[in-house]
Amino acid sequence: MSTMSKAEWRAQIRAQRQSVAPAAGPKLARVGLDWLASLDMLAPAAAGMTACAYVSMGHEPPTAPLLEAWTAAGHTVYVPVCEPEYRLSWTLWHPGIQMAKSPLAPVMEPVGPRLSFAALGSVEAILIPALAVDTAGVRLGQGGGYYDRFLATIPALPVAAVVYAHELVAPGLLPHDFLDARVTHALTPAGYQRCGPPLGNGNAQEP
Ligand SMILES: Nc1nc2c(c(=O)[nH]1)N(C=O)[C@@H](CNc1ccc(C(=O)N[C@@H](CCC(=O)O)C(=O)O)cc1)CN2
Ligand SMILES: Nc1ncnc2c1ncn2[C@@H]1O[C@H](COP(=O)(O)OP(=O)(O)OP(=O)(O)O)[C@@H](O)[C@H]1O
Repeated sequence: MSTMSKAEWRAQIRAQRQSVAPAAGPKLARVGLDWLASLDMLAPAAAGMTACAYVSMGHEPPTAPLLEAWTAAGHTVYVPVCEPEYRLSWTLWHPGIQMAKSPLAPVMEPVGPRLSFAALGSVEAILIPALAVDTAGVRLGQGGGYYDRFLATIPALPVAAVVYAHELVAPGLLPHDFLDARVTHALTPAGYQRCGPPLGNGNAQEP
């Protein structure tokens, strides 16, 4: 276990992100396409898949090219909307959709109908933001707990945390507690990899 607190990790990574060159978008898009294809049970896909992702902000690894690549490949993409009490709802994303600033967090959200996760139908993959993730699937987020609450309510699905390559760290380094939901994969501009225990047990908590 780390000697740094979550707050100290967040401060360090946010400071480092100030000087990361923002050219990773196209690489991340390629990795995102490959990851989704690797999950496709019906490959080559006759129809598009349904996936959840998010609109990056500030110095996060840029997801706009990835969102565009997924929709261009025929996939249906939903992104999160911040709701009171750190809950998330979902709304359809497509290129050019009108966006508005969330009243609850420093993120942009599409205007349009808000849907519960259950209303999205069968979602095959979920991409979530992170400041860091370890190879056992422990994720450090921005600190609202939006995604921990959300992941606690859904069935076992492929969930990938998106980070820069140097933010994918060895197991045991990141501080975590029993509420922190595990991710099944890490996605960086350099590639994707499986994290932690086998699928179907992706959010299992430690004894
Ligand atoms: N792009 C994105 N959307 C997201 C999240 C996220 O982390 N990233 N969230 C995840 O829960 C939720 C929004 N919650 C958030 C809570 C706090 C901060 C925050 O404190 N941001 C820093 C800036 C970080 C940066 O520029 O890298 C800040 O404002 O100081 C951001 C989002 C849902 N949507
Ligand atoms: N399933 C849950 N139910 C209730 N509270 C929770 C749950 N998961 C996390 N929390 C609370 O949310 C707060 C933030 O948690 P944490 O620091 O792990 O956020 P994070 O995962 O970094 O943020 P985010 O998911 O928004 O990116 C903490 O007070 C934590 O106890």
